[in-house]
Amino acid sequence: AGLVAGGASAVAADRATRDDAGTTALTSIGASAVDFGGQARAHGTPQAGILDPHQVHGHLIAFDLAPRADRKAAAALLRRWTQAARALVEGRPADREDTGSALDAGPASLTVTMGFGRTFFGKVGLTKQLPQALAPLPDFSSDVLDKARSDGDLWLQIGANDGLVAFNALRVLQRVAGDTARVRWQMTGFNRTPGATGKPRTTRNLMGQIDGTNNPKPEEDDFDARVFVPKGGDASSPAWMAGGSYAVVRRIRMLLDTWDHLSLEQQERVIGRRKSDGAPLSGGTETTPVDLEKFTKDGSIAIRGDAHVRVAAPESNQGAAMLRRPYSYHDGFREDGQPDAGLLFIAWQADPMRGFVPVQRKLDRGDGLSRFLRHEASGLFAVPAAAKPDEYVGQPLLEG
Ligand SMILES: C=CC1=C(C)c2cc3[nH]c(cc4nc(cc5[nH]c(cc1n2)c(C)c5CCC(=O)O)C(CCC(=O)O)=C4C)c(C)c3C=C
Ligand SMILES: [Fe+2]
Repeated sequence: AGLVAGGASAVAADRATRDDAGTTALTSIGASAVDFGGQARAHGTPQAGILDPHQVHGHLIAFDLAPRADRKAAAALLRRWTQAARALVEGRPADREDTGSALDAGPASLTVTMGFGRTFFGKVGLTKQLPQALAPLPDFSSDVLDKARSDGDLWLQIGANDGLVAFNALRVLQRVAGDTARVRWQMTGFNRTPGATGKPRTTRNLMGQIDGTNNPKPEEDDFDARVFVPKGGDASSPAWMAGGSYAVVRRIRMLLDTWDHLSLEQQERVIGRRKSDGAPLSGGTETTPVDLEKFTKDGSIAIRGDAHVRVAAPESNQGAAMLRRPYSYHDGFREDGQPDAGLLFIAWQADPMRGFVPVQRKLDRGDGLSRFLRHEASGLFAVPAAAKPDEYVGQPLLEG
């Protein structure tokens, strides 16, 4: 009986939100739009998709330029991508060939973020503009990288709070690449749906941990210097990258069969935080600063020497920090029965040598979590500032 009553009231509630024409107002999830022109910061205006809240659905896609594609063809492609993205993020079809999987939907917080890989510059005769910060990432001892799913000349990050909107953007942008660029690899990820938890909280990853707590915060004094290239560029970045950022992308598989065998206490010691609420093992709540010097009553160190938060912390890495904005992924099960699942780790920083690289070097040597991870693919992309209203993304590079 309860079910019948619940069903009837749900139908009544649904009717109540419809107007006379039978249309239903979009929820705030569908109606929310993110400005393609980005939001101005101290160092410039970064592209959307870096500072915005995680979306539920994410696609990462890398392209290689076709053999005969030159600088002019690359510029035309960036112009087409920018034009299409501008329509899509406003909830409009990109062009007459838009298949239409996003018809009826609002913008759903769609973002499209565009970047350049190291190999792009030589192919279009722009080696003088190659940032030093795009130097290849070093090899790490725990890497088992699949080259075919790593790197790429061009990279797009697509995020949206609706799966059909996200797919439509992916398809449109792949289609309009035309003969200029071919897909090198593509990965799909997800995050928690807004409203799925009783109160908003930091998302969890597929190991069950609250992940993202100790990210640099936009209101902190050193945030812009850590994440964005300063006005005019710097020693590792030319001026065309001013206001931009570097994305390190790592496909990191989690060895969940092994992980799930650990007790809750063992899992918490590996990270250094409680699983239930993300509070540090040194005490307090999720947002309490981690106390790396704290000892417990029995005289043991509260956060172990190889705990992930200790090894990754800026205090352990001469201040090195990055903004992490990942997606979880699951691509079915492998032949050995293990889930092909983990984290599409995306880290944003002003210079990978002051962000990802020193931290990953340290994690590679001494992180208790690394026993449960496999880094399977890797990429590094220069992501310039947002396009001005009458320009396309990357115009200062391609026409500078
Ligand atoms: C090289 C950088 C990092 C990689 C690779 C990485 C992988 C990775 N991390 C988790 C889970 C958590 N990480 C947490 C914190 C954290 N991680 C990094 C860096 C890398 N992580 C940093 C810099 C920090 C912050 C450290 C600090 O200052 O306290 C946490 C704790 C919660 C939080 O602060 O986000 C978790 C949980 C996984 C599962 C993973 C690979 C799959
Ligand atoms: Fe981490």
